[in-house]
Amino acid sequence: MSNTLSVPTVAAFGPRVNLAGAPVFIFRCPQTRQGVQEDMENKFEIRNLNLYYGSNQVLKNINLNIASHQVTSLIGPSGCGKSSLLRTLNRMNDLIQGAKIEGSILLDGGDIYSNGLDVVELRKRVGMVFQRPNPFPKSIYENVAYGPRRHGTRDRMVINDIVEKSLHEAALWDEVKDSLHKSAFQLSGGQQQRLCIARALAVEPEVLLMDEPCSALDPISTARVEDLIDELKKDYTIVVVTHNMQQAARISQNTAFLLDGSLIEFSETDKLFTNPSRKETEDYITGRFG
Ligand SMILES: Nc1ncnc2c1ncn2[C@@H]1O[C@H](COP(=O)(O)OP(=O)(O)OP(=O)(O)O)[C@@H](O)[C@H]1O
Repeated sequence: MSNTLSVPTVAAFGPRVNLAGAPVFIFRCPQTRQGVQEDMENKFEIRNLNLYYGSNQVLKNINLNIASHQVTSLIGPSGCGKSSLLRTLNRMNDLIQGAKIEGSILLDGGDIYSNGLDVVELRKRVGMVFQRPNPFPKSIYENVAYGPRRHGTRDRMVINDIVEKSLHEAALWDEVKDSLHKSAFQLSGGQQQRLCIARALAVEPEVLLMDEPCSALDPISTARVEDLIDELKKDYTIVVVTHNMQQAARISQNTAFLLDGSLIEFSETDKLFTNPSRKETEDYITGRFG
């Protein structure tokens, strides 16, 4: 245990790090290992989760709660299993040959790995935004309309409303409202990423998984997406993989630190960055490795 890391390290993150407003959570059991938080409404409850790709175990006995309507960051060095953990939350790992899972993941109390679960319905509830903006080779309008149509919405007026609402939510409407039928590829990288967020929101998910959503963006676009994430947490539960610790500190209320497939520490972001419980966390956030 070490609690020597405090204000100087946070100050080193630069002026945009503002931890003053971070909420203080109640820990009914402060000594709980891996920081399983009590007294909060959990969207996901991950229990004894192991993940294997063939014979390679990439997640090791993960226990973690993801709080509703908050942003949870997953951090850790390259290859520690952040993206794999994120993908278990909407069963994207099912698409990887040889992937095998043990343990359980409850979404609002129901096990998403139970037999007979409708994976298409799960992915509607738990949407995903990827590292690089990946709009379809279609118009801006058609990109957003695609999901609702796929899920059976046919009424043109209803789709128009969904497109407008989703683009508003993704803070893109004002920039594209006069060019909805232009190709999505005519947008900047940052606009394309917000379009991908609008596309994910169009099917009215409850959770947004974001795998390094800003890593391909310039600083201004990054700031816009970060502001958007903060806005979206009112209506959605958000889980973000990021390599950028300053970003985790700026946007998330809770942070999980993974190392070599194990969850080393999970707590409110403020605590993890100012007073980590584990030596490995301190070493990582102070740049001693990773
Ligand atoms: N499709 C796959 N098939 C086999 N092994 C994989 C696959 N994807 C990832 N892995 C392995 O799983 C481990 C965890 O990878 P993962 O991408 O989850 O880590 P990460 O922390 O997100 O890394 P990074 O920060 O570099 O993206 C690594 O050893 C990786 O090589």
